[in-house]
Amino acid sequence: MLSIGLIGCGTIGTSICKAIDDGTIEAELVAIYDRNLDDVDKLLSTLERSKPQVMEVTEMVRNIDLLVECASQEAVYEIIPTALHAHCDVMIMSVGAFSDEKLYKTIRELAKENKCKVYLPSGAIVGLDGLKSASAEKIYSVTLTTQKPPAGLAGAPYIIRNKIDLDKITGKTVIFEGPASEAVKAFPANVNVAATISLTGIGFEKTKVKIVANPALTRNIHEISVEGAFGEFTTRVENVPSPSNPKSSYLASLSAIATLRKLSDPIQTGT
Ligand SMILES: NC(=O)C1=CN([C@@H]2O[C@H](COP(=O)(O)OP(=O)(O)OC[C@H]3O[C@@H](n4cnc5c(N)ncnc54)[C@H](O)[C@@H]3O)[C@@H](O)[C@H]2O)C=CC1
Ligand SMILES: O=C([O-])CC(=O)C(=O)O
Repeated sequence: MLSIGLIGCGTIGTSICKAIDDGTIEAELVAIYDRNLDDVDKLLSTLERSKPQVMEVTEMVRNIDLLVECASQEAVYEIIPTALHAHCDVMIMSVGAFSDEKLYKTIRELAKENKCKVYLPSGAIVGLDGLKSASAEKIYSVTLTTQKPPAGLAGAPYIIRNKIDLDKITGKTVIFEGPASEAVKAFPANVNVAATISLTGIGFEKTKVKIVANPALTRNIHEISVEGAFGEFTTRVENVPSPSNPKSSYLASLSAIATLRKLSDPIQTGT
């Protein structure tokens, strides 16, 4: 059975661990870690059958087949190279880290050299399958429009830097427009999906991102429009925010769970 280690015991991490614990994912949860020990304890208290050990990444990678990152973009720098050197496959949620081309190239090379896989789930968006198919031919444009309730954008470096008072926003307001390369740095906990789209489609500079704060919303909405030699499509998802972290949509947790379930399934649907 697949042995899993997990870094980041927050919203997504807890959903994944519970899914392993109740048998939804066929795997053994061997180890977990978080820089915040309260989050580790909280997660452990939700598990009924699994008894993962708490260990740091250097020890963890000696005991597992696959490392799951659901922590932060900086954690990708800290842990993924170590896991690949130790021949572990990895699944990454904080995909925005890959706007750093040097990091992306390093991880790609390390994965090749060590014969490892790097899994990047679709996360909170729908339509990655269509974009992947379309990218076998010419793609002309890709645009992501993300709308969140203002509270879902709180704490983003762009909001802090520009002193945007989210409490004062009373109507639908465009907060940011620019390339995905800038969006994932300006909103590292809000539009990792822009990175996944960029890597699948036409890259970080050509992928356009618009971020809208909308106080009328209770859900996180992501719309993707793609034009290419295949024709064009638009997808739209209205995501329920996770109760423990309104920045992250519940679909992101489900997507991580689905990716791990797929690993033990002989039938693989979708492109
Ligand atoms: N790819 C996608 O579609 C999506 C990606 N995300 C990203 O996934 C990641 C996890 O999201 P959530 O579970 O909602 O966040 P969360 O804030 O609920 O939990 C993150 C946990 O990771 C821990 N952590 C952060 N940096 C760490 C480090 N360097 N070392 C050890 N522990 C660390 C924190 O203490 C916290 O317990 C975030 O980076 C988030 O932006 C979130 C939603 C969608
Ligand atoms: O969960 C979402 O709606 C998207 C998100 O936070 C991200 O891509 O980082």
